[in-house]
Amino acid sequence: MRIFITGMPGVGKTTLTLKIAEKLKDLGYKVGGFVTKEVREDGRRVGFKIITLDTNEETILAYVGDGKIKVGKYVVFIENLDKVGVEAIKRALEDADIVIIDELGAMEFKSKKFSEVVDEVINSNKPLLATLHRNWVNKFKDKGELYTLTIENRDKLFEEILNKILAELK
Ligand SMILES: Nc1ncnc2c1ncn2[C@@H]1O[C@H](COP(=O)(O)OP(=O)(O)OP(=O)(O)O)[C@@H](O)[C@H]1O
Repeated sequence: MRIFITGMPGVGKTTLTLKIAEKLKDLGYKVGGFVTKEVREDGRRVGFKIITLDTNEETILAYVGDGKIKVGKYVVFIENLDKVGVEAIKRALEDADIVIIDELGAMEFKSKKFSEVVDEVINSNKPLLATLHRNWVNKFKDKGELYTLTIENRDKLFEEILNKILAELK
């Protein structure tokens, strides 16, 4: 089972993913991988951080500024992604009931190790819930089931996706 969630920026992909992760943990399932959240300073978005779902480890994925590897106005800290995010996915592949990756997008695919571990997940039988930046929809849509989140359907889709996962994990 592979579930991909796409949708416009800010529609609630991370929120839905976190709610599902929390619910699964409450039910006793082992959840691994990571989510990505905005970093805000003085009300402005200045970057993104990743938070692992098994150990709650946090690291900066990207921050406004200049550097070698950039996406838009953000410098991407590949080493942080590799050390924290990729390792979390590897642990999840080993012993979680489901791998969660939020998100598959431009920043993350700057990392070769991230690309490789995503391939590994896709080529395995491990259940996957991933959020998908709209530019990556075509690359992944045939690898699983794709849901497009909107403000109108997000509460209904939470239930639907959760039930789908529970039916698979049982
Ligand atoms: N179901 C919901 N009910 C109420 N508020 C929500 C809901 N889902 C998301 N939000 C709010 O909308 C905002 C954006 O949510 P979130 O970060 O989950 O979106 P996203 O799609 O992951 O964004 P991005 O494209 O930046 O990754 C947050 O402030 C969040 O609290």
